[in-house]
Amino acid sequence: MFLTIPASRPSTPLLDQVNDPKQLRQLPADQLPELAEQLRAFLLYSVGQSGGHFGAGLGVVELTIALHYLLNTPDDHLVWDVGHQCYPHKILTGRREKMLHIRQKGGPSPFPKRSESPYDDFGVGHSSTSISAALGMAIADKLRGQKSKTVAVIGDGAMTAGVAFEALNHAAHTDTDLLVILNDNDMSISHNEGGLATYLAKNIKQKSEGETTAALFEALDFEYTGPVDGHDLPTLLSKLSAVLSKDGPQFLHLITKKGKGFKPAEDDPVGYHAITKISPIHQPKEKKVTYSNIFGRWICEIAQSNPHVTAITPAMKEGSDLVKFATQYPNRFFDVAIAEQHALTLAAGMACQKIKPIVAIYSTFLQRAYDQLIHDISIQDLDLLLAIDRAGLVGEDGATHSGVLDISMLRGLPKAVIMTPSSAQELRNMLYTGFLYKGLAAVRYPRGSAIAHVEGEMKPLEIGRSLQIRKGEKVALLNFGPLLKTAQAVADSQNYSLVDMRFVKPLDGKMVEKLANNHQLLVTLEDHSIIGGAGSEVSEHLHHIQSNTPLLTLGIPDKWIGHATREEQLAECGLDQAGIAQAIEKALTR
Ligand SMILES: Cc1ncc(C[n+]2csc(CCOP(=O)(O)OP(=O)(O)O)c2C)c(N)n1
Ligand SMILES: CC(=O)[C@@H](O)[C@H](O)COP(=O)(O)O
Ligand SMILES: [Mg+2]
Repeated sequence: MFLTIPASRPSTPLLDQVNDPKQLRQLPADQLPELAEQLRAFLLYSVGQSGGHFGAGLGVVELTIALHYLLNTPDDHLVWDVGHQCYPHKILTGRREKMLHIRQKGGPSPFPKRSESPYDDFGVGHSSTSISAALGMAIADKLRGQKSKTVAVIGDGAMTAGVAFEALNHAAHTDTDLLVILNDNDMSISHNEGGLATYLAKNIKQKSEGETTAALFEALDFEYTGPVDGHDLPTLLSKLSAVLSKDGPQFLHLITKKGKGFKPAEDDPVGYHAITKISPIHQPKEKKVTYSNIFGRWICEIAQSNPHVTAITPAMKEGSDLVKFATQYPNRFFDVAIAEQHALTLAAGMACQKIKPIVAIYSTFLQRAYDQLIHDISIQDLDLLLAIDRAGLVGEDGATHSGVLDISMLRGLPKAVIMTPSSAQELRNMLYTGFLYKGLAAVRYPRGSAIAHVEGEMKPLEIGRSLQIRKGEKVALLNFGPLLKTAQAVADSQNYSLVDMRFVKPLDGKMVEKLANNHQLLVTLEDHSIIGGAGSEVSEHLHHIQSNTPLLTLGIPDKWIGHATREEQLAECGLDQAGIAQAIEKALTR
């Protein structure tokens, strides 16, 4: 039976009795299918109200019920991988009413979060950490003489990352009661890429033909059970109960459907990975051009006249807007699955052979590949372009997904060029500049719509050259990135000078010196941590030239910024017009 997204709250009398897994465990097993139906109906309603991750949660309704029914949570441990499938878990663990405000400031986090509930055993958002974390918990409990069960639930997409296999490799030779559940829905955000996905599909086909090949996981010394239909609750309960009663590392392979129960999501799991609130679904708004769109168009254009350009994405084809490139240039497009480290070293290998790789990567996921940037790319002085998307605060996904450290990561790499576009046009020109540069170049741009959208002929910029926007008095604002419009409003209202610095590295030192000589105060502005960011680069330069002009560095303060809208997050950091003006006032009176 297929459900719809209800605009008003559905009646869920059985679900309403479950305010805690202990109450769930009081229900007779034959009521659980009814509970699953009500949980799915409530989930559709609540995500319709709040927006958020959608298909993954619908696919684990039965699994979530079965796990909390059979485990003694929270004394037993339940670790969700990525955590985007945690909505049913949150509903069953006392947060049902709050779910209408998930991802909103003050509402529940979109991912499991330790400070939010004792049932959220491990904080998450990035993928493929569940087996390591669960193994650590299982080992710790054993050392402390505590008897517990530990379960890691990991998707087939998350399983493609190397760290998941590092953990399996270790776990197999421990005597811990660890259960790894592979939630195999044959999907990542995009279609899952690579040999593991093919292997799993083959495994399922052979099972349906009466054979079972669990060779891979058995070869890794796990006891394997499966594949099992993850939506058939009675079977699921019986198989799960059996594996939980066994000692030592167990592996349970479940087959589920992403978007289960909601036909549009089952038919289009990519489009329904996450959704906006119900009203925008029914009344589509005018689509704004995003920075990602500008990148997606640019890379198609540059590839047309440059046959040695390739595009690499670690499992973020849609988000990075590489769908068109993938269709137009299938031989030059590489979705390497969730494998950020591999993505970077693969690019390094290509660069050795005179291919120009363009790695499109979210700032937050680039964190996974820091040593690759240093050891495989920078030290070997290889020539490639990083298109760093989702740089800065990203809004509703919160701290796990904020990209506020990439400048700090890159700034120490000799010869790296780091660019911070303030508009769509600048993004285009900077991508082109980075493309022409022989070495490691990075362009960092934010989530969301691009300011002043114009597309014309692309022009390379002079490397390290800033752009003076306005000449004023007393204070000079040095902008790095997308906050230019806000900076302009502050500068206009107070008659301050304003420079779009464009390059964090190499810094336009001459401009900094000139501004320092003519102003009482310099103010840097960036959508990045103030520690090690563009402000630090300017500060080091002022120190180097022995300037006494005071510097105020505005950016993300030394704390994690939680989920909220991007505007709310910026305001929380004092990066809105009022916050910036106030901080400058205060600095001037010191
Ligand atoms: C390290 C990392 N890279 C990329 C992502 C973005 N991402 C979130 S969910 C997802 C797909 C995960 O697929 P799977 O584990 O199979 O879960 P499903 O959505 O299919 O349930 C991706 C690529 C991430 N969260 N973490
Ligand atoms: C869970 C996860 O990591 C992704 O689904 C992420 O939420 C996508 O973010 P964007 O919406 O910015 O592409
Ligand atoms: Mg999957």
